[in-house]
Amino acid sequence: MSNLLSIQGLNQYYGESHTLWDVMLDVPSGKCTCLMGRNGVGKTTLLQVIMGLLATESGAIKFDDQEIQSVKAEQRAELGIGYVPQGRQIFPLLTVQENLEVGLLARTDGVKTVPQFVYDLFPVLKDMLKRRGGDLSGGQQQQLAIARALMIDPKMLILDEPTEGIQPNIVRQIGDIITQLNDELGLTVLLVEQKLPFARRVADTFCILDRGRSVAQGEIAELSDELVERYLTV
Ligand SMILES: Nc1ncnc2c1ncn2[C@@H]1O[C@H](COP(=O)(O)OP(=O)(O)OP(=O)(O)O)[C@@H](O)[C@H]1O
Repeated sequence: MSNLLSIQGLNQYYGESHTLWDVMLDVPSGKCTCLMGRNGVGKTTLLQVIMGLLATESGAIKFDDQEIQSVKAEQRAELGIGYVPQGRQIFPLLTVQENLEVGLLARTDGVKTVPQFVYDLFPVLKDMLKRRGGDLSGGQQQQLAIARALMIDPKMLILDEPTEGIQPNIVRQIGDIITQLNDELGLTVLLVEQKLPFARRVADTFCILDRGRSVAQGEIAELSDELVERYLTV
């Protein structure tokens, strides 16, 4: 199976602090991969490295058969990487429609209207186009953040803790949306997720980080109780 994203020997520092150590990560095409690990092990840092938002000391990052370490952050969206950052970071004072239009700005093909499939996936957004982002519930804001990331019609969608701070009944809905994007639209997904049942439900493969190192990787069915106990239980 081919990997849409493949990372080898990645080292990253915050100043003097060595945070990612020889990290490797494979994200198979068309699959959903869950990046796991306890708080502070470097998950968000790794996602930001993939998005070109942090410099690295060494390592290779290949996306869609292209080495992208030298590609600037602004251009990584153009390669086809959509990103939903931790905390969602929608614009609270802009309307839902304006938030979506900000996502469209990253397109290079001149498309200026929100694609219909986005409203099919997120009917709630269609009913709220004139509302301010900040007035939406947490679950609705998460849907808006995902919808905004889809505006560039990405090959891969990266989500940093999409269920954080979201009501339990909406968490399932977010999971269904991710599965739908993955299964029906063929989008490759990389997500950081701390909730184990959620990860088991939506992911096909996993990668565990521990203190900045990739320590285990495989099919989600191979995520054993022993691995959970050793690397994920707090
Ligand atoms: N801007 C920064 N400057 C210096 N150190 C940082 C910075 N951001 C994160 N760190 C440190 O790097 C390490 C990894 O942090 P990171 O946020 O990537 O972990 P994480 O696994 O995503 O954690 P969480 O689950 O809490 O989001 C932590 O020790 C953190 O304190």
